[in-house]
Amino acid sequence: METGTSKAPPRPLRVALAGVGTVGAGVVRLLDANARLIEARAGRAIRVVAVSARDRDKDRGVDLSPFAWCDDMTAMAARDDVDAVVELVGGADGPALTLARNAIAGGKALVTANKAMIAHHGLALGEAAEAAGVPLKFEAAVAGGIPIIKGLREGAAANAIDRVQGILNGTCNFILSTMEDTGRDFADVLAEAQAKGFAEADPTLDIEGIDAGHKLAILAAIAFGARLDLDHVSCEGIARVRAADIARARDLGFVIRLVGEADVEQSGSGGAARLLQRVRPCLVPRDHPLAHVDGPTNAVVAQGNYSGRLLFQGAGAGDGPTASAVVADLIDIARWAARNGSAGGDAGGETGGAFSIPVGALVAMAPAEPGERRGRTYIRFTVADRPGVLAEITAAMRDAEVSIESLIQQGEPDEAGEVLVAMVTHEGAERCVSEALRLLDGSASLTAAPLVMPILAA
Ligand SMILES: NC(=O)C1=CN([C@@H]2O[C@H](COP(=O)(O)OP(=O)(O)OC[C@H]3O[C@@H](n4cnc5c(N)ncnc54)[C@H](O)[C@@H]3O)[C@@H](O)[C@H]2O)C=CC1
Ligand SMILES: N[C@@H](CC=O)C(=O)O
Ligand code: NA
Repeated sequence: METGTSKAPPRPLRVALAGVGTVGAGVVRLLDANARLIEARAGRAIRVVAVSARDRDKDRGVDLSPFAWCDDMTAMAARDDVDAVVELVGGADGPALTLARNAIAGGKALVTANKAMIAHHGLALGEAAEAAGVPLKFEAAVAGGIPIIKGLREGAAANAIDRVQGILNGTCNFILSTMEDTGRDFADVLAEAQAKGFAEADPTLDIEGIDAGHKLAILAAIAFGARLDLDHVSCEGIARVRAADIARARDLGFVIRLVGEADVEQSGSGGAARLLQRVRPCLVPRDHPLAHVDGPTNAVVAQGNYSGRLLFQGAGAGDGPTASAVVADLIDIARWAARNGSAGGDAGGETGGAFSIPVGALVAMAPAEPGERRGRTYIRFTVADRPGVLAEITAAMRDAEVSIESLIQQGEPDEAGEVLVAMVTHEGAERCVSEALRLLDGSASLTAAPLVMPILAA
């Protein structure tokens, strides 16, 4: 039926994009390629109006000419024709943080993929966003393209969750699974991960487990309603994992994966909740859901008290998947802005703020002590090729009450005259393994610190 009046289309959500590297260029491509479906789903078009990066003339494979170029990204965020700022620069502090603070203070919605910044400053930024009444969103910061933040804060919102476990770094997973499949060298596979855009600008953040630690801390805050506590995330990376460990694990029926685990334990009846957060290379049994996660794929297992076990899996790094998460956040902001009539209003009211609940309601949890936790452990010793070494190791195990399930010595010493000895323990308390290693500390028989990897329960 003709009414004679035609409604003007809603104003587009106008976006300022800071950082046009792997992810930023992916966002430009995705907004262009899927413009029509995004507009239909968001209820309005989403348009980049201004961009900022370090090098204006660099060829990024995307056409930036339709957008205003701004040398100063913080000034860009303050433009009157910008509703939402997307921060894809990276770095916990520096220009990314200055931009984020100023954008929020200036009443702009903020989307970021920057897990380092959120892990370090997420509480302060979340409080600032609540005070300013603007959305702060960071789906891309945890497990790239997997909608894990949405999944936990919306899909699993009715559940108490007391444990999350996952593969949270695409670069490390790519390295470990490629080394396992092809026998290629660590440095060579890392270089490929960098070339594919998976790695951080400083790849030591990936291989030392720090990037996975950032993501785990954010995940724990979302899943458990805990105050972000990066200081108590213990991180161990994959740099010390050798091809020989991968081969030995395979012979024993395991794969090696960098796994982040966080859980909440209640100390006593009605006692305070304690939070354990750690990232470590682990031996994963072949029938565990994380064992078949290969390449830059990430996966998160969350245990809800009504949903049961939830498994989220998908691409954890790379331009397309990460852009998908960034643009999903922008679509949420466009929908929210439509409900609120602008990019202002009660940003947290409907969705619980950046962390599911207001920052002030997050619970400060003391770190849990893992010593009494029980499990099986893989320990790889690098030893001098001389008599008595195995006796010394097994004596330390006996004295620390560690029960040995198997002990495998590599056949021949390597060029450096070193021999690898791989041990698997029976299930026992973690403190016993720590005590055995303390007894061996400084031993002349060991040529390097032992590599300790827990064996995940199936
Ligand atoms: N690459 C990936 O797969 C993923 C990356 N992320 C995060 O997304 C963010 C961006 O990552 P990438 O796109 O991979 O990084 P990138 O290094 O490819 O791009 C960074 C961009 O920021 C610009 N930039 C950096 N420092 C700057 C400065 N001081 N002033 C002005 N511009 C500056 C660079 O010119 C470049 O355009 C980071 O926080 C990263 O941790 C998150 C998930 C996945
Ligand atoms: N460097 C990160 C990128 C995504 O967060 C990774 O490898 O996972
Ligand atoms: Na995600």
